Amino acid sequence: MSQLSPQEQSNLKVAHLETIDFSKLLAHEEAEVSKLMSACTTAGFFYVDLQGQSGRGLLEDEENMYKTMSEFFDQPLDVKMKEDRGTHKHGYKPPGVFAGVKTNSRDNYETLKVARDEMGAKSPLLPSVIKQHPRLFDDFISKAHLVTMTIMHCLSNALHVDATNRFEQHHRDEADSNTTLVLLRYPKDVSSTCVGHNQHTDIGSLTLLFSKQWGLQILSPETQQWEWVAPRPGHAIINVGDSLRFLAGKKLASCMHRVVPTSETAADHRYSIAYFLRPENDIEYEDPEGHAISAKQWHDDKYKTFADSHEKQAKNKILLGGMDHATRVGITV
Ligand SMILES: O=C(O)CCC(=O)C(=O)O
Ligand SMILES: [Fe+2]
Repeated sequence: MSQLSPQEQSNLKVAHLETIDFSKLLAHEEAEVSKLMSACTTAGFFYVDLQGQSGRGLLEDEENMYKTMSEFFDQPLDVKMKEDRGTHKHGYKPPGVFAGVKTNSRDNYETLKVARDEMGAKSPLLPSVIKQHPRLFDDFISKAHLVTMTIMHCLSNALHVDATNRFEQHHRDEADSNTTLVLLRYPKDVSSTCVGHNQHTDIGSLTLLFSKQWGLQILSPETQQWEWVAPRPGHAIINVGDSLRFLAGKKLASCMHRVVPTSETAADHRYSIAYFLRPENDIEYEDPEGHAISAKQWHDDKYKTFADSHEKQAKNKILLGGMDHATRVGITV
């Protein structure tokens, strides 16, 4: 019997992404930093191997997080809706709020968001599931923050960014930011109106993502074809978002991606965990139209676009971080 998954046997390729060893990056090993630069200037999507001493703790937290996620998401909708705070930074979002992956569909994922600042402040507004597992959420956020900030440090070095503009200087602990941990579940009961997660580039600086299940695809910058991102145990997937691409003067690549239904979708919920490292709210960069915009405004504008219809989304360049739509027209699920 074949060991290949249905995705590996499908007519779409599995993406060849670079693998970076987190322990080597933490030790600032030159060859690893070169690999990181190569990944960030091509696809802007790569695996980080966390199986060494310094990453293992995050992998253990990943396992515990899935358990906590099913505990929360298995509750009735009206209970989960009590955690809906009507913001994109905190609390619950039901499926259907944003555009979906298929033309005219809505999204098929629910989320629970935990902002880094509220977690740090032990805010009374935190959802009860988080108050029940404070150690897990605290540890997960600290470890994911260390991984992403280590990458920022290495990228500042590799790009010879001057001291005042180093990427770390735009991600200081004391400043307000929209850095948030987002837990996602794609419910198995698929409808025709709610499908997957629409194509987009990420808003922030870096995204650290875990999922054990297929569904994620990137648009290959080389071939302009959708390719599967294979789940790899022991690894996180990291990608560059709009904010870091803008801060780096577009020297780094931010890749378009989406989540599509698979042959498993009808039988199993799909879980993913995303840590969105975002810059300080007040920093400014140039938007795709060449106007100065704050990181906070870019975040808010882009979330508004996520909720728009596909027709409206096609009328501006926000969804794809200013990159052209032209080559993507006609690519369907
Ligand atoms: O669920 C996933 O695998 C990806 C989610 C994603 O791209 C996002 O939330 O920005
Ligand atoms: Fe994303």
